[in-house]
Amino acid sequence: SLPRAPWPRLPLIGNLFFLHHTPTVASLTDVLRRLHAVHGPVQASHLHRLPWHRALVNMGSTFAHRPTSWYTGLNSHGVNSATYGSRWGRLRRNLCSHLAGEHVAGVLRSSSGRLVKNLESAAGKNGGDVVTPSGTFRHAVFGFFAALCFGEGVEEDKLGSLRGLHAEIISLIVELDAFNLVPVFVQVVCYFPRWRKLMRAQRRHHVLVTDIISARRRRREEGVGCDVAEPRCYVDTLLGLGLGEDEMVSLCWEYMNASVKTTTTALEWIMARLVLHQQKLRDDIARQASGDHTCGERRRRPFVEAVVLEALRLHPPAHYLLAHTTDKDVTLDKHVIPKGSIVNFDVASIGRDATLWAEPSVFRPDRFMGGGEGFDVHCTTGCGGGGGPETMKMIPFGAGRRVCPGAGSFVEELVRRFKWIPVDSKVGTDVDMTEKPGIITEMRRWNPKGYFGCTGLISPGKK
Ligand code: HEM
Repeated sequence: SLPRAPWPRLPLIGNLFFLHHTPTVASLTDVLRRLHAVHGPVQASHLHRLPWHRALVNMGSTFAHRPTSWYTGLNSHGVNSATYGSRWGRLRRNLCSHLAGEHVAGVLRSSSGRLVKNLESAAGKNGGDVVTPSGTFRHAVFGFFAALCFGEGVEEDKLGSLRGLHAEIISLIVELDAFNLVPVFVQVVCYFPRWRKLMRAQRRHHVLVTDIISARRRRREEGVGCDVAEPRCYVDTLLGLGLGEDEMVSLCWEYMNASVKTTTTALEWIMARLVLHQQKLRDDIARQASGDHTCGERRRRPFVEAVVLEALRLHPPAHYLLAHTTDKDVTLDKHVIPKGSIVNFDVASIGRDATLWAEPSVFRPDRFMGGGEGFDVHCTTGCGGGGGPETMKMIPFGAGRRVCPGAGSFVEELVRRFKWIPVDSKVGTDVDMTEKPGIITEMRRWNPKGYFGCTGLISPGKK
């Protein structure tokens, strides 16, 4: 009763290996899409089993487990790798309450202030008003999450080193991603030098982060600011939980790793799409500001929110969730999923499903406005839009027990507050919206040039 699987399946090697010339995690996306076209939406292979997305909610606790891996590196003590149980619950509640704290808006304000200044100075250096914002923009997102994680006031050089180490470790992990698809002896022989490099980079990361945590601990002990009474940054909340050093470093790694690339990628897709809808956006912001935001009985959804949702539907940064597993054999529709199978969900295909969305490949924010098939759809449950309580229409952040704790608020908040409104007709010329597959699916090239206003509405024709 297993779903159909591609042939052949060899012990140790599996079968996905044969479906692509370079077996990397990035190439899995292509492979799985081809399998989807041939075998339908539920597929079994030696490596992956893809059951209906309904499993995430209706059988939430059964599918909330994570598979164990022989090597988890810096993720070993994170929320995402924690076994579904009391430790996971405690860490997740701590993260959620930190992210829901009022201080987040304050940090966002100061980060956006810095971003505006940096953009202005970049424009000044250019001798004109045209800014290529991608570098400044990535720097701002990293700075924002670093301030939330470690508190404001960490020295710039330490943050610079941390950013460099994150980039180095991630690129080594991506280079090593074939680890998942080849037998252990091949991994050891072929990848040993890179493996050693990774170990060294992780050690440097450990030293740097423990140094930042120690400074924060001393601050707390000395009672500087009001941090003892009211924890402000993530590290403060972790210090309050009495965790060990390795656990704290791992949780900080997870925080920065889970937030920066996903948010930056989502924002790049949003900004690239947003430029095409500038006039409507300006009109809508003006209407909202003048208080004319009612549509019948309901409050009208701001157009900027519709742009964000449409970008997340069509361009979810993660095309698959993190791997899930089950704690018992389960029957899902006509299929039996054996206990311990690795289960994943094809996020991108759900958002592009032609049975749920009219012309799914067209970017049309209006579908999230009144009367559209996406009206009322919520991006953390995937439901709404007249699809019935069990129809998930998009799950860019996952759904159910393991739904992303950083979902929703950040992207929407960042877009709302930054009000990045390019007002130059050249914007878009340096943007290539084909996808660059990977663990996070980025745009092939995001390098728009134009005027970017970050504070409030920019009227047409004005910088
Ligand atoms: C646009 C931004 C983001 C996107 C698209 C995104 C997407 C996702 C997805 C798809 C998952 C997997 C859910 C599953 O396996 O079922 C996830 C999990 C997770 N995300 Fe995010 N995420 C974003 C931002 C953030 C931020 C800002 C944070 C925290 C600061 C965060 C922390 C986490 C954590 C800790 C998990 C694991 C949750 C668990 O296992 O219980 N994410 N995210």
